[in-house]
Amino acid sequence: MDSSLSTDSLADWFKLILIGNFLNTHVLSSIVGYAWGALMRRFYTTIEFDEFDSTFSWINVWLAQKPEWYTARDLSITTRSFGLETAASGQYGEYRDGSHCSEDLKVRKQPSFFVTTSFWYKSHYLCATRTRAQGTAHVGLQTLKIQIYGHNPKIVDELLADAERCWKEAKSEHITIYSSTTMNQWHQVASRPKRPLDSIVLDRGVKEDLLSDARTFLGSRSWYSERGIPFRRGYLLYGVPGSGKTSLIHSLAGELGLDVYMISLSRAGLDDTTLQELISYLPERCIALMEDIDAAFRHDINREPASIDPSHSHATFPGATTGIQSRGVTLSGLLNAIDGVAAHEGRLLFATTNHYESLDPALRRPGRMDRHIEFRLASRYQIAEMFRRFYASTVSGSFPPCLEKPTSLYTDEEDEKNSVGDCSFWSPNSTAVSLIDIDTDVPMSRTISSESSNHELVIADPDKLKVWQAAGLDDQARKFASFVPERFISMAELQGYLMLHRSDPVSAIASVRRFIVNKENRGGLIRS
Ligand SMILES: Nc1ncnc2c1ncn2[C@@H]1O[C@H](COP(=O)(O)OP(=O)(O)OP(=O)(O)O)[C@@H](O)[C@H]1O
Repeated sequence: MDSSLSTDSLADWFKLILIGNFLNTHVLSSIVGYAWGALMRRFYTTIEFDEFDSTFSWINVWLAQKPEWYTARDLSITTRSFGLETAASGQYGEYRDGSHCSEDLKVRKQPSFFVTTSFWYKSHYLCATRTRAQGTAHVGLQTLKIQIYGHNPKIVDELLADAERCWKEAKSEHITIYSSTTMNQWHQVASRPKRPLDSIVLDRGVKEDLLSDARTFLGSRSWYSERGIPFRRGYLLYGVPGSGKTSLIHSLAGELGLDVYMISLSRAGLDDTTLQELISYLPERCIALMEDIDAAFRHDINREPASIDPSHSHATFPGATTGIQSRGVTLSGLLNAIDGVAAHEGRLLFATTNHYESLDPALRRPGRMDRHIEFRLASRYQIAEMFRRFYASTVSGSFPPCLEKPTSLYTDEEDEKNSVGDCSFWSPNSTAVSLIDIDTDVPMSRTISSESSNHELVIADPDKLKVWQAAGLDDQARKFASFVPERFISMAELQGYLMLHRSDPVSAIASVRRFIVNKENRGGLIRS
């Protein structure tokens, strides 16, 4: 009896120990963990920023300025995804020790994923961690988690306001470009320095007119609503390739302080519904850009609904070949997205095409595309202006490159006759040049020796020198333009040609006739 009692009690004790252990390890630790978490949560606030929200960019720019961020122990270095973060942190093209890295090698430093970096912010201890989703569908989706210790309900707002301010400052010199992902979310793909509007050379008044139209629109929300007119404006830029359509849009975006949202109608997986959805996610004020709107379909855009028959090519997008089933975007889907009931208000829509005639009139009509701007091959004015702008900065404050030209310039007699022979301020065989005041025709300085170090000018009046230089350049620009037939080459071709003579305007003038003849003979290819 005694022995059975003792065996039973031993078994009970054993069970008790097991249960106790279990409670100790699982329940207790969970309870303790939960209680600890609850306690800690009273002491810190967590904020999460996800990659597809604009605040993600704010916070990244803000963090990029913290030395703790770019000097963390576990660093991830990339030459990709350059943008505001890099510009804001001063890592753009230079290392922290002040030495410059190559223009092609711009690095961005930030802590590796899942590494926590901590620092103080307004007397609060702050921990920041970059994380990345691991699930197959979302590999690469990034979030940024920030924990702020100390209880202060206002601190989150202050942090956000600071981050936004930093972002705006960095952005004042940049435009941000967004593209859509296959998950139909807007994703920042690039951030570029603004391109000055005057670097785009168009016929007189074209860009000024466009800029003023866009500005007037952006400032007229109430005017539109009072009249019940949808607050949207569409611009159709059409014409020859390489005439500056895309460049102008990017430059306007910088001028107007707007971001560019690129809508690629031929993107895999995009159909009428997803296009509508994507457009509805556009921010309040932005530029929506549809490039090569005609090329979205392999045949001309028309009103036919998309067919799932692969032989109907306008309905078959690249996605079909990659296994993504999509009916593609139909013209009616596109028209609805542009100005249907659910279409977005407040945006500027820019569309570009090289084939104006192939667009359905419904797409071109006012209300959808309010302004149509044609881009043609270069006019004489554009050619001269491009030449002038191309060489203007080389002239200002330094010796005109024209004067630096070696004597072995000419390739044949005709070139010589037609080009620098009458270059008013350069004589190939002399080592000294006389400067003439172009207003008075009076010699205005001593001579310039081509042997002087760095070709420094010995001149009494720098202002007069500039006037002289500018006038000299204008003359050369006119002369250059006189050799190129009007509406014969595109601005991109002209730029390509000038690039071949980038520090040598004299040789650009000397060789231009040959370049024109070559282009005539060989179908427009640029040859040096
Ligand atoms: N009017 C212009 N003024 C200054 N640069 C120009 C002009 N047109 C073209 N370029 C230069 O040529 C290149 C191509 O220009 P861009 O891409 O803007 O032309 P596009 O008309 O959009 O061409 P496409 O129709 O083929 O897309 C750019 O590097 C740009 O700097």
